[in-house]
Amino acid sequence: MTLLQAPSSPTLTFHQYCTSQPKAGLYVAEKSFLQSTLSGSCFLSSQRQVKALNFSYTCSRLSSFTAKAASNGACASSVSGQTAESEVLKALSQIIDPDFGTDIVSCGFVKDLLVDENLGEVSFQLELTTPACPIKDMFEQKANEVVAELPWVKKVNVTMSAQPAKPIYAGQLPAGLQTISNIIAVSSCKGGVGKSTVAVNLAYTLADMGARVGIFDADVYGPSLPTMVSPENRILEMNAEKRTIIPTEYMGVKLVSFGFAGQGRAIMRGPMVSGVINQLLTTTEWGELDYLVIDMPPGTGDIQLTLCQVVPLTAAVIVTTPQKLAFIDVAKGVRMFSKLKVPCVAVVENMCHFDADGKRYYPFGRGSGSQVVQQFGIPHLFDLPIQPALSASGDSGMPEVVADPQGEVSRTFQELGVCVVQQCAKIRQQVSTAVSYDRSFKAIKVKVPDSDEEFYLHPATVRRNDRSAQSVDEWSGEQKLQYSDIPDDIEPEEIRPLGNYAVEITWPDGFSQIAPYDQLQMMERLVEVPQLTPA
Ligand SMILES: Nc1ncnc2c1ncn2[C@@H]1O[C@H](COP(=O)(O)OP(=O)(O)OP(=O)(O)O)[C@@H](O)[C@H]1O
Repeated sequence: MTLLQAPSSPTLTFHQYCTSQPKAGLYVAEKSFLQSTLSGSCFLSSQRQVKALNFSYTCSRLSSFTAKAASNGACASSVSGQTAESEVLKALSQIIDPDFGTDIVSCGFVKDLLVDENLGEVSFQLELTTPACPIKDMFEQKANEVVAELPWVKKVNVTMSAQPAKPIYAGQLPAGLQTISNIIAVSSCKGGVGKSTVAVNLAYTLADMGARVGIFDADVYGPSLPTMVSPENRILEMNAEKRTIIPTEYMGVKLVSFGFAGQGRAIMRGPMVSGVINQLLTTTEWGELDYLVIDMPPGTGDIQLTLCQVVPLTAAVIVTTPQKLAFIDVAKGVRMFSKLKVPCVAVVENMCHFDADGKRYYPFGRGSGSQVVQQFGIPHLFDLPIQPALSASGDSGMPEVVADPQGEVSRTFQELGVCVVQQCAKIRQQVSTAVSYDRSFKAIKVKVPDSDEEFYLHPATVRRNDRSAQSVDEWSGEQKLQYSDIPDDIEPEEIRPLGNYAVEITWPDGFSQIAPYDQLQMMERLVEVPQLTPA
């Protein structure tokens, strides 16, 4: 691929670039100071950087900046000004989110901060990324504690909340999917390995953790959901006016399955199946959901591929059994998700053992799950035993995690639920911060998900390297967009993630550019970006 460059193409150092931009250097200094305030350990190197860039400012200015910027959206209105608010934010910044490795103030969790210094009252909201956050009680307790420790504070009011359900991805999503935060595919390549059992029990576990959850049974040939749950209403209703499907519900979880369409099993060809699945999924009025669990049809054929392309999947969970043959199938599934840039966050090895006569037996052998984890770098492996109760509860229409919430199987699902919640939060965080526009530097910052690589690009370079049909002739490959068509000082209006592989950048001329990470990685970079190295 040839990239469009400036005619003389001088390599611009980051320092040259910054100093050519108004206020760029000041930002570096302020940012460094902010980090030093929050983490302490960066202080010395930040000082050095401040000196090197030869800017001057006062600490009081910086501390007010810190309070404002660090709150990242916290709307503070104090009786006596900034100091009390900054103290509260500084206290709260001691609490680190273990998943993001960042403090809760920088994560933007602190909202609606109100300080009444005269009464010694502080109130704020902690808006977490998911209502199912496994450590929300710890956050609440710690937030109360650290603020109450401030000498002038007499009363702390913390309200816990979660971000509204919203997909991270841009693009033309069908209406029904626009209020769903995370979509999880539960997949296996062979039938009968327990994929539906895992999907249903995972969904009810997430609901038990406080999330709003839906299950979509995408298996048109052999829908299992109607057997595994017992909703009162076993037929999906239609909203004739809007031509949408209303999901049925069982114990607070929304459900859609071809098995509730009153048609029995389907006898259809592949393309028809894909059409039916897509219609069912995208025309359903899911409402606000934190997690939609999709029980995928087994295999990695066209039906599965089409489904993965229509739905912006956040993550996948692979279900397998311990046999060696199963490993080969699972590998196919992992490769499919990898091609589609959907991260596989966990492997569930089902039916791996049973206990009898005080001994543990492994009837199907051992190790195919751990082989998947090692070979494909999937971080989490969960073992599910053969348990007659799991099968019985599935057949009776009540998921095992509901029937026996304290049992061994439920404990494994709780661990899987925590893993899914944490990994989805991480993926959302990585994807939403992967490409951003730094107004002070006037540079596009790229931090490729799942890599340590971080670099800056000149906005005009990004725009000039658009590879869409509008900029490059599809047939001849000839460049239609000329270098001079794009002003040097162009700035992006909005950058939004598009799947796990690209971002959509909106420019002031109304052009919407799809920029895959692979393409951004090949563009000419702004070099000599100042690095913060711990002292
Ligand atoms: N760990 C387990 N212990 C005992 N029975 C299990 C276990 N896991 C699943 N089963 C049972 O095995 C059968 C198949 O499970 P399930 O329907 O979940 O598999 P599947 O992979 O979704 O199959 P399909 O592809 O046909 O939909 C069910 O009767 C289920 O109750």
